[in-house]
This record gives sequence, C-alpha cells and structure tokens, in this order.
Amino acid sequence: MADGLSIDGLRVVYSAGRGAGPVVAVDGVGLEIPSGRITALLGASGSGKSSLLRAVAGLEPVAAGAIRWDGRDVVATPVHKRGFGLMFQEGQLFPFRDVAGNVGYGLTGMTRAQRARRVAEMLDLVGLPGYAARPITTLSGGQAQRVALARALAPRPRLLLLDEPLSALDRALREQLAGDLRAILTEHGATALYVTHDQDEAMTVADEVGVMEAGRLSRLAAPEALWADPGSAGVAAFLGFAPILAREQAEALGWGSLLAGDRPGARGSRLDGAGVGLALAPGALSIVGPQEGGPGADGAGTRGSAELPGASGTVLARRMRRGGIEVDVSLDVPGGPAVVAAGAGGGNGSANGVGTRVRLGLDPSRTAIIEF
Ligand SMILES: Nc1ncnc2c1ncn2[C@@H]1O[C@H](COP(=O)(O)OP(=O)(O)OP(=O)(O)O)[C@@H](O)[C@H]1O
Repeated sequence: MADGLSIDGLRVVYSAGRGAGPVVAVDGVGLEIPSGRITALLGASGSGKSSLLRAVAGLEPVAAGAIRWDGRDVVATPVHKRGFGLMFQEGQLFPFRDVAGNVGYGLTGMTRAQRARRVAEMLDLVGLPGYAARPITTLSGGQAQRVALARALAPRPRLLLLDEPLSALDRALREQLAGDLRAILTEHGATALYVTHDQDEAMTVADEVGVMEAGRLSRLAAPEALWADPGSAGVAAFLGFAPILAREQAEALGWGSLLAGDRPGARGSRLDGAGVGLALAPGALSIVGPQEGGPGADGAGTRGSAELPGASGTVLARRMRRGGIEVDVSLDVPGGPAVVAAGAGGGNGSANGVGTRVRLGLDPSRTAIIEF
C-alpha cells in the first residue's frame, strides 16, 4: 500500500452552461506524492492545475478516477474530514481576529494553554515570533501569507494543498518566501501539493515538478531532471526553452553531436527517429566575439565551447535583464533566421550594438533533446 497521496485516472468536468459542451478541466491524471514530499504543479492558465488541487481538497466533484491517502479512497469523504490543509493566494485570514486567533482557529480538542503553545510554535516556524496579539489589518502582504501558512500547518494536516500562495506578492518577496516556504515545509515534514504558474517558485519549493497541458500531466520529474529532459516541445516551450532547432538546423550549425544518444540526460530510445530537435534553455547562448572574418575578429574566443563551433547572427535589440545585458540575435539557420536571446556579458556595448554581426557560443549543458 502506497504511503501518501495517490491519484489515479482523475477527471474533473464542468458544465459550461447553456448551449456549450462540458469542459474537461482534468483529463485522466495520475500522480503520487509520497509522504513527506512536496510536488508542484506548473502549467499555463486554464491547464487544470487548480481544478486538480480543488478536487483533491474535495471542493470539486470528481467525474472519474480515484484519490487515495495511504491507499484509502477519499473521494466520498467530505472536505473537513479529509485531514487536508488548504492555503490560497489571498490568505483569507479572519480580519476580526488577531494573529493568534487565526493561527489557532483549527485547533480543536486542546486546552487554552496547549493551543497557545502550538500557536507560538507555529509563529516561530514561520518567522513571526511575538506576533500573536497583532491585529490582522496591521500585517504586510508577506506577513499575512506567513500567518496563513501557520494557520494551515497548525492542526498538522496530513496533506497541505497550496494554490498560488505567493502570487499576490511582489517578485523579490515571492523569491524570498518561496525559499522560506520550502524550509518550513521540510522542517515540518509536510506532504504538499503546490500549484503555481511561476516556474522558479515551483523549482525552489518542490521535490518534484509536474507540468500540465490541457488537463493532462505531461511530465513529472525532479527540477534538474525536468530541465535536462523536458520531454516534449510543449513542456520545453512552457519552461522557456527557445528556439527548438530541428535536427537539420542543429547539424547545420555544427551542434548535431548534442543529439547523440550517449549524452548525459538524453534518453537513447528517442534518438533513432528523425523527429528530434535541440531545445536551448534560457542562458544557453552568449556572445563570444565578432563574426569570424568580420571587422575586429581575430579568431580568438569565437568558439562556443571546447567541442562546439559558434554560430553567426545579427544583433536586433539590446536590453538590461537581471543585471546583465541581453541581446536578441537573428541567427542564420537553414529554413530562415531564428531570433534567439543571448547574454552579451559586460562591456559598454559598442562591440555588439544593434546591427553588428556577432558570433554566439552554446553552453551544451543548457540544451535538451526534444521529441516532436
Ligand atoms: N467553475 C467552473 N465552471 C466551468 N469551467 C471551469 C470552472 N472552473 C474552471 N473551469 C475551466 O476549467 C479549465 C481549467 O481551469 P483551472 O482553473 O483548473 O486551470 P488553472 O491551470 O488552475 O488556471 P489558472 O492558472 O488560470 O488558475 C479552464 O478551461 C477553466 O475555464
């Protein structure tokens, strides 16, 4: 008997109203979350992430399939008897209670002293010691979400369901809280299903990340494995891989060896057919010098890596991104130019301004093989 959450062939179907056909929001998903592990679900808007989480919570009816905890089907169990904790985008704290009143809300069958002890323990865990008497209305957005997390964890739920818990916060806070959240959940030994559309957040928080497309779970893997092998063009595009070069294009650029089966992370069985391509992850390309033979080119530093040749293109645009200069380059590939983003390193930009011809190097570790 499997420990933890086990979902099998889950379907969630909505009726879309008069005249319209039903909407299949979750279409035959299987997923296991072993006890003590955190799984995040990523996917475009409307891919079915929230519907899946809500069905597990008991908030949406299940059209088909099973949801089991420790091997026992909970589909017929009402929401409040599943023993699952919930946390949403807006913490939905009770504004008329103070912090302690919110965190202690679900703690039944305890003496007042026991409850106060548990509340204090939870506030320590989420980094808000001493906040028990604070009115909810005086909290910042980040503090409110920490209180919401403390409230969700306080009754020791066997599974914690988090739906976009950080989406209402600004980027810097989201990044910090995502790291804190992982530490808190792991310290607490929590089993969790975490829904988000932010891939950095998913990869920071979770042990395994699933990508949903149109109601189906396309891929489920540990973050590094997902980056090394996104599996399909759809998942790769969702993660930000661009472009995905066809085999002929990769070969014409001199990068065909990266499609070889003995590459770490590559799945050999894929490589027999012609229908494979090379997907470039963000940061895979960077300018290594002016185009060979062009003005100022001396041949040095024009190779992409020890084994790979570089590729030439024309700079179309430049921008500042996360402290570095990034350029859009129109890369000469068979079948027409492909516009790619590449790092330009430091410098004042006179060497690689808009319109100049440059040579791009490829970091082979930031590429993946895709099956079409
Ligand atoms: N109550 C509802 N009635 C009818 N259709 C619904 C209902 N809730 C969701 N849907 C539809 O089900 C599909 C999946 O929606 P869902 O909210 O699960 O996706 P999501 O991946 O969580 O999206 P988002 O990131 O935008 O929240 C969408 O097509 C949506 O329009």
